[in-house]
Amino acid sequence: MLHRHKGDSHRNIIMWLDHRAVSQVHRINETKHSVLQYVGGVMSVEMQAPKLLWLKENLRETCWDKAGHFFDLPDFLSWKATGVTARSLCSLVCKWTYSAEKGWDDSFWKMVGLEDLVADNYSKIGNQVLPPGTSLGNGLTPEAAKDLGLPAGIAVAASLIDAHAGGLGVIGADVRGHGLACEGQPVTSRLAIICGTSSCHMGISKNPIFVPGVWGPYFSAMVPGFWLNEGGQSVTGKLIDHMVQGHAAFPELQAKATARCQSIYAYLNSHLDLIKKAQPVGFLTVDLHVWPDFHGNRSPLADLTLKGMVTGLKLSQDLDDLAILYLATVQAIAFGTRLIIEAMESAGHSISTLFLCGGLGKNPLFVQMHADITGTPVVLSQEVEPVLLGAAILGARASGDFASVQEAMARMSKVGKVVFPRHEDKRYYDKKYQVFLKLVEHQKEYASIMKGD
Ligand SMILES: Nc1ncnc2c1ncn2[C@@H]1O[C@H](COP(=O)(O)OP(=O)(O)O)[C@@H](O)[C@H]1O
Ligand SMILES: O=C(CO)[C@H](O)[C@H](O)COP(=O)(O)O
Repeated sequence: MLHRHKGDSHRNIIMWLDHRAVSQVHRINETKHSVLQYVGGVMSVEMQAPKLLWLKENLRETCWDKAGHFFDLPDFLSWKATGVTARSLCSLVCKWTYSAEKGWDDSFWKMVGLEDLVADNYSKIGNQVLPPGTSLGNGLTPEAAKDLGLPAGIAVAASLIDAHAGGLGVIGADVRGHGLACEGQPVTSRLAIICGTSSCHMGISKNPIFVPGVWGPYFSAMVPGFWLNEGGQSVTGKLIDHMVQGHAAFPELQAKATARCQSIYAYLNSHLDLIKKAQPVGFLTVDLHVWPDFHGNRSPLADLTLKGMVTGLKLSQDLDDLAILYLATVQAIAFGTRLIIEAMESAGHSISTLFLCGGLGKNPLFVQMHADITGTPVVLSQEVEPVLLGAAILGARASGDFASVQEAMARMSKVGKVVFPRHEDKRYYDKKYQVFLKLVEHQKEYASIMKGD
């Protein structure tokens, strides 16, 4: 904790999931400034404005006054590659309150106490903004080219945030011949879910849609010409790792997975198949339920005070117990996705197909549970790392191989596997979803009892 306050210039990164700026984001949200409409009504503690305010309030001399630039990671990388400080429209719109149509809103920065950025004409956070896929400067500098082992001058594109690159990498694929409802429907019927340490739920629309608790609408921030709404869960892969690694049977799991040359998740999935006997695997959690917001709720409740919950614990600590807790955690994350989709649909989205990528896309149990619990088919990409494919699409546009990002998307994204929901299990998951919603209702009641006299 202490190092945060030292202002050591070599420790100049704040992680995306860092929640240090709680007091700052509360004050920002209390302003009720109109820019907040474009982040679902409530700004997340993970966004850049609260983090900047934290730096100003806590590291004024050592960091705030001295810093030349404050970058989002994708803009930092394009700057290091080309020497160009221009920012991507994606990062500024999605994380820094910039509007694709109106630019910066001076009144917001003044109201939250960051008026110095306005006085400086936003030079530290970006006053040249480019659409993703635009070719930057003269391409790779000789220095960067040497570091990367690539030719100098090779085109470098204005970037996308990682999750948005994943969305671009999957959402435009040609789905003909897979029996999917989205075939022949507009691309707006697709939801891209990028599931790694955290998860992001990217839905696009022709007209702006305001979804309470879901970020956006952001114009042209992912697919050019479309509005983006971005739902999210602050910990998903991280939560699964946390639950599994913290269990008493974890050393036994590790030893057994290593002996079989399997990942711990492949081992757990086959263990669940063994213990489920004749019933569907998901039914093993009939009396074990998890609320997954161990790091607050990003969407659609936008409540960073929420905590994780588990109900149905027993005294056993064996591998069966670990496997079932892991399953209940995976299911809880999928129920969280269902809640986000419901919020997006009640605001005007109409989603028929999920396109899933990221580290958790490699977990067949995670994918099947998303299909079963949302009742929606899940499309996986042919490409192992669709986030990198999204970056390659930008590169292909910047180098002039394609006339537009959309053309590159249609030509470069390919469907791999399609996983359909087991509709026969719907009744069971509907009941578990009812319990899921009760968990958060009860958690709020506990908090209110404890606050009372
Ligand atoms: N082969 C795998 N099988 C199951 N889960 C995996 C696998 N690989 C990664 N994961 C999960 O994906 C998460 C990391 O996803 P990744 O997309 O690499 O992270 P990040 O979002 O940080 O880029 C891990 O927390 C882990 O739970
Ligand atoms: O900005 C983001 C989403 O808009 C983050 O970059 C993304 O969520 C980070 O992903 P992870 O926590 O899975 O590494």
